[in-house]
Amino acid sequence: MTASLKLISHKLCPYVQRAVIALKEKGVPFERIDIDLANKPDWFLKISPLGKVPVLVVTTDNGEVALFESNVICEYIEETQGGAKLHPTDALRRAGHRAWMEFGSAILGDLWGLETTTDPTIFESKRQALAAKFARVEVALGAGPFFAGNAFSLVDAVFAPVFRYFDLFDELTEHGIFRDVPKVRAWRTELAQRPSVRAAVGADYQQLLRAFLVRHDAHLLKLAA
Ligand SMILES: N[C@@H](CCC(=O)N[C@@H](CS)C(=O)NCC(=O)O)C(=O)O
Repeated sequence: MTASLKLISHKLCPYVQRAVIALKEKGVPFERIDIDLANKPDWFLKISPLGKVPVLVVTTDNGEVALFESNVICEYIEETQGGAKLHPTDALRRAGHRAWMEFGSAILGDLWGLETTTDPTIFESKRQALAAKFARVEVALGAGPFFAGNAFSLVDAVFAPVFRYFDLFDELTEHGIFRDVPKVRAWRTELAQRPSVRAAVGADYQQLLRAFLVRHDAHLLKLAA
């Protein structure tokens, strides 16, 4: 059965990017539809139970199914599409990869908590919590260049957008999250060069993200001063 894929997206969303990276790694054609999250269209609210992107709309001979939750979408892509394998074949290793995919989402949660904190003491404790999470990633990493050695996997697809988000965030706040984690730094550098990772955002990404952070998190600039 042939399926056509439509990814409902937002230009800055790191959860969307992991799905885009998985699709591009597999060379799967898909349509990307960006929406305005500040003004969600009715058709989107009907198919997204939490009102969040990404949603992958899969159209087959049997009709349309809307999948939500980025990691579930990545798993579906891995299970149904040809191209490079993005999970280990061994069940135990695969379960480990899924756990680190969840960890990547937890890091994003901490990052956003940090952004919305105006109190310097809370900011510092959240900064430390994030640094501690990356210290755990450091221990989990092998010799590289990817999470699982030479094979790019869904864990890489999840972490690449996390790192990308830090590019500008670091630049704005200089909170030194990556100072003591050399393997994480090397991984971050490697992922940034990956064609699928580069292609997951538009040319206006940096500019849009900068405008977003300055608009929503102007206090960070003061905290970092
Ligand atoms: N657990 C979800 C998180 C997705 C998520 O938080 N998306 C954000 C954009 S990056 C969103 O759609 N926010 C809109 C809202 O919450 O109203 C996933 O992994 O897909």
